[in-house]
Formats: sequence, C-alpha cells, structure tokens
Amino acid sequence: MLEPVISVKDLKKSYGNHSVLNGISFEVERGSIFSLLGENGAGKTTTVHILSTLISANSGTALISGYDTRKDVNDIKKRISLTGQYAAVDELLTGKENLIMMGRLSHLDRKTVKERTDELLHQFDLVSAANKPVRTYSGGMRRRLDIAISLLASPEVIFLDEPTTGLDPRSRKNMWELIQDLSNKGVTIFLTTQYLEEADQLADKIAILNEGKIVEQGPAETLKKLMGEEKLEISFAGQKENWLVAKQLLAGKTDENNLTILVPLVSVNNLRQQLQLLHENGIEPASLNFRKPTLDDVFMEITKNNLPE
Ligand SMILES: Nc1ncnc2c1ncn2[C@@H]1O[C@H](COP(=O)(O)OP(=O)(O)OP(=O)(O)O)[C@@H](O)[C@H]1O
Repeated sequence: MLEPVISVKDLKKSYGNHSVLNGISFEVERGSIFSLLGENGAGKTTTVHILSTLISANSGTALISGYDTRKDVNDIKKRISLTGQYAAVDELLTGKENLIMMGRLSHLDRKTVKERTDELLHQFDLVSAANKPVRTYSGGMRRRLDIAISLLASPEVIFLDEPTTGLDPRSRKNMWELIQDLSNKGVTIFLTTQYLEEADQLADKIAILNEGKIVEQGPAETLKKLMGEEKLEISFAGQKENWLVAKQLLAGKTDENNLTILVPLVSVNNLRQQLQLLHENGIEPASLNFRKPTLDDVFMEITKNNLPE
C-alpha cells in the first residue's frame, strides 16, 4: 500500500472533563476522498482542527505526509488548506479581490496570484460574479469562493468541514461535482459531513464518529451493507384496527405511536405479495413511503452488533 498521506493513531482530546475524542485512529490514502461522518457535536471539527494544527490533541499522533501536527506546524501548513463551515471571505470585496488579497497573504508572487485567480474563477464558475461584492453572492457561491481561496497555494490535502451544510439541494449537488473534480485532479480530500448520502456519494473511505470513537470505518460499499436495505413504510394513520390486523400479516418493524409498519424491500415479488395480502384482507393503507437508511439506522445497526453477548 502507498504511504498514507494522513495517519492518525489513538488521538484523544478533552475540554476540561468533557472528552470529545476518545482515542481515534485512521489512515487516508493519497489522492482519495475520506469522509468523517457524524452527528452534530460528534467531534468532526475538533478532529479537523487538530489535523490542520489549529489546536493540539491531549495524546496520540497525527501525521500529514509524515510530518507531526504537534512539531512540524510550518511544514504542514504549506501542504494543507482548510475551509470552514462559515465562509472566511470579506463581504465588501469582490470575489476576485478576495482571491488576490488571500494570494498575496499566502506570499505567492504577483504573476502566480493573477494566473491562479483567473484559473480558479473559471474552475468554480465565478467568472460572471468575479467583479461583484461577495455580499451579493448566494450561499453556494460563497462556499465555492471559500474553496477557491483555499486552493490558491495548490495544497496536497484539503479539509472541507461540512461543505454542504445549509445549502439547498441544487447547490449541494453542484458542490458534490466540484469535490469530485478536485479529487480527479489528485488532491486528497478530507470531508466531514452529517449526511450519510453525501459520504456515500463521494467518499472512497468512510469513518463513522460517535461519542468520541470511530465506531466503523471502511469503503462505502462495506458500510452500506451495515445500513441494511431500503424499506417501505406502510402507514395506517387513523386506522388502528387495520394496523392491528396488518401487524399479524406482515413481517416488519411496527410502530404503535405512528401506526406504521416498516417492511424491508427484499424483492419486487415479495413486496407485491405483502401488499396483496393486505388487499385480500380488505385493508387499504393510508400511505406508502420509501425510506432510505439514515445515519440513525446505521448507529442502530452498529450498536445492535456491538451489544455484549
Ligand atoms: N473550545 C471548546 N471548548 C469547550 N468545548 C468545546 C470546544 N470546541 C468544541 N467543544 C465541544 O466539543 C464537542 C465536539 O465539537 P465539534 O465542533 O468537534 O463537533 P462537530 O462534530 O464538528 O459538530 P458540528 O457539526 O456541530 O460542528 C461539542 O460538544 C462541543 O461543544
């Protein structure tokens, strides 16, 4: 195997007596997309801040291209870039001015700054907005500019901390394409997200962070198996008696509060049989909804598997 570009071993971090990271370990291959997946407050930003040398861990090691995040801060800063959940751009300047200003602050020479600015405005579809002040930009445009700025110095690794939180579905899809493009160009991407679907779409490898531990990691396909299949939620809202009968007929997870039954989608034939069974018994459900597995389902599955014998 190639030497990993990020290598983390037994990293621990607490704030006072609140333990946020409780010994996490993982490796990220060069040129890949790695996704750290977890709910709000799981410790994703804390991990990103340790890896990008903004804060120190209490113990454990984190190496980037072999450099130690504790000791080799300058070597690491040259190789990485970080974009936050909140765009670090100047609202009053135009997109182009922001890029030029940040290029100068990164000590790039004038010619490089100009070339990179033009390239990035193109790459991030910001040419027509280049001379407009950032305060007139949409959320998606700000996010794109933020990432463009972080790419000025051609980093080896880019940290994208929840790059799509708060974006509308279309901007989210655009951002996914952009991340995929970056990856195709060979940049290693460390992506944090709360969205299972996002990690699934983009990442070569996913690590799930929960209560300070990585509870599972592996390629998206491996984790998919863990999540179980898509399900059909059959609702009997307002029809308690029908729900009671259907409960006896169908194989699925029942919920008495919502009067629903969650049936795994094994095959089309099986689904047809189950619905036929209801029909033969004179029961018409109030509604049918397909449900994709959620992060909650994955956690349920993982904790179920980890229960003591
Ligand atoms: N400087 C700090 N001092 C005290 N507690 C902190 C500090 N920074 C973060 N925390 C706590 O650490 C926990 C993890 O925070 P972190 O921001 O890493 O989570 P996250 O997974 O990135 O979540 P989010 O999606 O909300 O950003 C939270 O409970 C947070 O309140």
